[in-house]
Amino acid sequence: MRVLGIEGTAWCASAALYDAETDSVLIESDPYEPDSGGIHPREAAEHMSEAIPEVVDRVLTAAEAEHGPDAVDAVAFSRGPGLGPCLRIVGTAARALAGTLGVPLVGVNHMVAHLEIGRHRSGFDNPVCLNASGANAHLLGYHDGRYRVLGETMDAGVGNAIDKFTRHVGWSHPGGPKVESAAAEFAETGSGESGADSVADLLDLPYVVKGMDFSFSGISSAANDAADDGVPVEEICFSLQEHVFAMLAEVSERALSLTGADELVLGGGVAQNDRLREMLAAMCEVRGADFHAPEPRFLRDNAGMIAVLGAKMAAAGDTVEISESAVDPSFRPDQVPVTWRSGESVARGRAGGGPGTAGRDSEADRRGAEATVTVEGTGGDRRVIKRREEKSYRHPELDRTLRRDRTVAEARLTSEARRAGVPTPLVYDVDLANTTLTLQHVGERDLATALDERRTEAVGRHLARLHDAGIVHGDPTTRNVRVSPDRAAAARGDAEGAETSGESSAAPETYLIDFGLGYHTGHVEDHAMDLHVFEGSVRATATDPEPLIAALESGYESVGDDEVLDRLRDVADRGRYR
Ligand SMILES: C[C@@H](O)[C@H](NC(=O)OP(=O)(O)OC[C@H]1O[C@@H](n2cnc3c(N)ncnc32)[C@H](O)[C@@H]1O)C(=O)O
Ligand SMILES: Nc1ncnc2c1ncn2[C@@H]1O[C@H](COP(=O)(O)OP(=O)(O)OP(=O)(O)O)[C@@H](O)[C@H]1O
Ligand SMILES: [Fe+2]
Repeated sequence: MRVLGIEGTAWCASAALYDAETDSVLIESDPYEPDSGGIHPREAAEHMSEAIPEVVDRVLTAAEAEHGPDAVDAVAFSRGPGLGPCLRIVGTAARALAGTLGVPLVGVNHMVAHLEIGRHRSGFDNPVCLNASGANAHLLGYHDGRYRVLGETMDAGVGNAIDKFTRHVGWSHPGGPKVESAAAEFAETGSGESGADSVADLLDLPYVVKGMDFSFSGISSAANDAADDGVPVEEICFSLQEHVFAMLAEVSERALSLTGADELVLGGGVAQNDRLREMLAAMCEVRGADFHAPEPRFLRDNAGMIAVLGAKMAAAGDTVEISESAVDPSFRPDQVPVTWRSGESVARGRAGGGPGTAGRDSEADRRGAEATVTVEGTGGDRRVIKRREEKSYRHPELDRTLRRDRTVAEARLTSEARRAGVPTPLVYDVDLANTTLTLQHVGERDLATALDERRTEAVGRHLARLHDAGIVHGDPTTRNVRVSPDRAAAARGDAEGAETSGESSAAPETYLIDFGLGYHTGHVEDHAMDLHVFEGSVRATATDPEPLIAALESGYESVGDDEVLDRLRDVADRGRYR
């Protein structure tokens, strides 16, 4: 099969021919380069209306010269997300071409194409995908017929966050490559010390990770302020990259840890950055995961990725009638039914006690995303030694600060939460020099391996109590809740657990752990975000998440503030794919 793909969501007018038999891709692109500032939607659309017919014509001419008049079996186009005026031009061109050639039309989600091209080129079976593009930044994992959003930016896309700074200092669009070369220059020369091992100095910029979600708005503003204060621009570029890419590497590691996946693919325009690729490769190497980033021509916006996914969709019969083929500027990747692949969830055997959970849940040493955990002692005296490991991928200064601050936060908040009536482990010892905590061993397994409604309801109550005390957890996932087998309830054959029926006679059975990302706040938004993070981790792993989430919310409602649940809907509905 041969598919002609058309891309034009924002800046890159592109057409491509993918030949599935030979696995070859011909790409013809014509970028829009704004004279000043960022991308102007009207100018971009004008560019598309001129450039799309030209690139399509070049590809079609080459295809017909080689394969004759029946060279193309289907036409695929980017249906969204992107700028409406640009998308409409692409849609119109694709419909007209499919009609003229008398072949089916395939509507492709641009973000899923950024993911699938990496899966295709790497040959990986079931990777987690980090899309690092201009307008977006998110982690995707396949689960139950969809690509689920495991984590995403809470505000700007990663490229836009970088470009916002370069616009501020008067550099032309796109800023990403210029930041990369300025940062590389500073990395060579910017150390206060000399010597082969010296590392360039780092500015202190905001680093915001909440579970697998993250935010760039603070860091863009702080970088702009630093420039206004006269900090050399190369130095800001270096620190900006070190912070932003460390955040992306950290959330990617969390996603690998949560799902148990051992493959990561990278996509999107920012993925052309060597420093980002280096960090992700280093992170994966330490974890024993495989990492792949396709060649640059498949990373920046391009029609090759649209044609490749288009061919997979067409082969699965996933074509679209012209009357149904309207574009969608806010098309989310998790709206796409994944018709072209089958198989296992990315969270293989990690949820609901499926295969593989028994081994994982044995009480041997284990490595979370941040720390290694060793269990010492036996029976009721078991202790957990939790050491936050050095992360070789990130700048040593940032690494030290994060590990130290999180160890302090975890020790404090674990105890404060306990005093607020939330079951947490006792903290026996804090060794800051080694960023190590000694904690009471609690529960028998992670909630991820024993998800049920009664337990998510308990998590709802615990989070409400925590929030009421002015604390957020910061990373409430199904791996950061420990649970005990509910023997009392099983014996009674009764749905109510020991926790609610007999607090005094039975130990609580649902504990919150891992408060390293927690902090004090009374803001409704922060509280809602905590619930959002937990719901995301349930959705990423559970086969039937809705009843579990309903139970969480009803648990929360029984103790906490209704306003938080209202805000949660806003957080969930906020469309970030524009
Ligand atoms: C919806 C669609 O239109 C949008 N496309 C898009 O953002 O173009 P893409 O080619 O994936 O990414 C462009 C971004 O990638 C950044 N970029 C390019 N080369 C870079 C580099 N070497 N280092 C850092 N950023 C880089 C640019 O600064 C720009 O912000 C998207 O995928 O979100
Ligand atoms: N106090 C404890 N009692 C029993 N088990 C624990 C305790 N603390 C940690 N564990 C086990 O170790 C695992 C990793 O611990 P933790 O979540 O604190 O580390 P982490 O590296 O921060 O993990 P992540 O960032 O992936 O959530 C937990 O999922 C849990 O299985
Ligand atoms: Fe893109």
